[in-house]
Amino acid sequence: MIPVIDFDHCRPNVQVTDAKLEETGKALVDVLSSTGFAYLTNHGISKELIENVREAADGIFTSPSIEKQKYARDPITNCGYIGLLTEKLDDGCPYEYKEAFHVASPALDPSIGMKWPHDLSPNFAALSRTFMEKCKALSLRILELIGIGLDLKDHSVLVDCQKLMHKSGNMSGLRILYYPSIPDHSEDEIIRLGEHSDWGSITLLFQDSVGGLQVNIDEKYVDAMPVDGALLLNVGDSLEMMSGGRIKSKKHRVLISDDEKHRKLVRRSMGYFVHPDNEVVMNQPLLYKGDPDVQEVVEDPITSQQYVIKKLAAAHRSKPAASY
Ligand SMILES: O=C(O)CCC(=O)C(=O)O
Ligand SMILES: [Fe+2]
Repeated sequence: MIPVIDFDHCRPNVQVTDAKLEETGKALVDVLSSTGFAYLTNHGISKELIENVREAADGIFTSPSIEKQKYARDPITNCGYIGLLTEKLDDGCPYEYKEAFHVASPALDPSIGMKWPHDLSPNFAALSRTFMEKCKALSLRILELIGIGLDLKDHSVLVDCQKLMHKSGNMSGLRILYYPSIPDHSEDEIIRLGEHSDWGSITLLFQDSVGGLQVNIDEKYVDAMPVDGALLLNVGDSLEMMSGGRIKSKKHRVLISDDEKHRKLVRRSMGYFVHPDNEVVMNQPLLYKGDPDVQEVVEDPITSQQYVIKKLAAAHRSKPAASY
């Protein structure tokens, strides 16, 4: 149901022919404008690095709660630890049984930085930096290909909207999710992650082998099981808006199965969330200025930063906080 795209000849830093770029760009756009999700194989980020980041993050999550709270998420930078039951992506569900650790772009900007949990996991900072650099390069290549696939006059326009990734002025980042095993006799309504669509332009998702993710395609939820060696790429709200609705941001969620054995498994996933620079106005289909086929410019322009701040405030049931 979710198509697979082979990225072998399009990896960053690889010489690619124009014909291959065109072919893969068109394939990507075809998929992302219907299902909104695609598995990418041969993406060039090694299994070993992915596993090392995951294990380093486990070092944080398996530490005592009081230790983790020393690194509680800073609402201004959006970096740090998010404890069990403190965040909900779907306001309609009573609990989302998960913890998370977020490294947003300001963490990598030397002028701001973040409090890294070196004492809980000594290798986490270096590994996550390396991983984020790889994810950034791959994301920019994907955005370039989407520009080609959409047949934009200027193929690099999407890439240009994300010039400040890993600097203050952009909210892209790595979010590591840790879903603990489900306690016995837990309430029925408990789920791992509520229904939502992602907020940015694209997301690269690296799941472990446990499963549970479901994607809403044509009004029906389908399983998005992990595929060995593949990452899951999906479109977020910003890119849907910027493309005037041509590429789709689809809802998804993570459920808990009824199977006792499965409920006892810890699940981990890592998402690299790409956002346009803070000042980019998203709800004008800026990629298509002047194209009569594209829906009207929306009233009340909203910038990437305003959108993220609003969503974060809702997820944390807090007042909107300024951000870098
Ligand atoms: O845990 C997963 O597989 C999905 C995570 C996700 O959708 C998100 O964090 O936005
Ligand atoms: Fe998501």
